Amino acid sequence: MPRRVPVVLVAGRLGVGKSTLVNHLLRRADGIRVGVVVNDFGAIGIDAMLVAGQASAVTSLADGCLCCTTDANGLAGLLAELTAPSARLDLVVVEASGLAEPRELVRLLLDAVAGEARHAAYGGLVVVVDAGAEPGAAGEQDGVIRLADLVVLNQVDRVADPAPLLASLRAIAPGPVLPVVRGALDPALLVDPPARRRPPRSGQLSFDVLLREEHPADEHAHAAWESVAVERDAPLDPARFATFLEAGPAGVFRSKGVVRFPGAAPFVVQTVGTAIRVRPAPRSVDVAGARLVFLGAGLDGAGLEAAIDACAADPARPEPSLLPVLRYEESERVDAV
Ligand SMILES: Nc1nc2c(ncn2[C@@H]2O[C@H](COP(=O)(O)OP(=O)(O)OP(=O)(O)O)[C@@H](O)[C@H]2O)c(=O)[nH]1
Repeated sequence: MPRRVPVVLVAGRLGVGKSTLVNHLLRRADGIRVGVVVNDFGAIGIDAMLVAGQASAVTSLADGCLCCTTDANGLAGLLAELTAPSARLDLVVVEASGLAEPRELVRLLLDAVAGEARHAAYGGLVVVVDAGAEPGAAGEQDGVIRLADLVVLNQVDRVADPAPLLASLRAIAPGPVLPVVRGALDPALLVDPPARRRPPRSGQLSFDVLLREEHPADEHAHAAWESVAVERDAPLDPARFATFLEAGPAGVFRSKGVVRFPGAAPFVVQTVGTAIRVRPAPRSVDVAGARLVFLGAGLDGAGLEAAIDACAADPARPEPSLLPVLRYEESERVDAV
């Protein structure tokens, strides 16, 4: 059954370190096959050349700023190709030009996912901010930061104390804010490592392993992120659980798990930022209540447990309506392919 491939948009002002972050993801892919769409601005595809050779598939949109494209067909077609099961990619990263308008790009991506790119899933907006930029420069981006599913505060090595900037970003960002050096974001925060392709233990080294060994410093450079697992034995109420997901728990960037609602078979639930996806669980998966994992930064484990407890189904209502959750059900046509 083909899965949908998450498409993550990486945006941020010129020179904040977007290409550095994309290159880091490619070097650290560790069995995850990453496709990259680079939105070059200008005649020379500098970004494409920088990442070329490291990507599983690099595609350059040579015609300039993506937000100036009059129709979304260019992007939708590209994403359809990159996320087709035959491309065997696990993650697609779209690196926006520093000049592209992220709001417009998110709209283009969502249109593409709803239309031609039927094997793609919207994977969220990652906004990169430069800690070393002039004071106030980050403030100009407040609007974009409010849209971000994940804010990466890059170049923290360039400031003596990143704490004040971190605090001000956390005050406005709806999702987690991760301080990093040289774009060291762990790809596992964006996509699950596939079980099928482990780097070989012996014999010929894979390209991923070679790249990692060339960059041993990266081993310790990952931004700190956490996960919290919550398991419950009793079913959840669909309306309460949908409200919990829609509110976006503090610090959570991704969540995934299996949930049972009264009178129904279990559902697989996934969220990335504000995007919620639900589908019936495979027959092999069974839970009496909920098994959920939350990924992000600054997570409040006790708060998440309490919030899930507050979603418990009311035993007096054996068959509550599933509509609040089914609104987020993925289209069946992908599973039917
Ligand atoms: N000191 C320091 N320099 C960094 C860091 N991350 C990136 N850089 C440098 O900052 C410069 C810009 O990085 P890029 O990754 O090209 O930035 P970008 O956002 O892709 O730039 P545009 O594509 O022009 O928008 C490069 O010289 C990087 O080597 C960091 O964490 N610390």
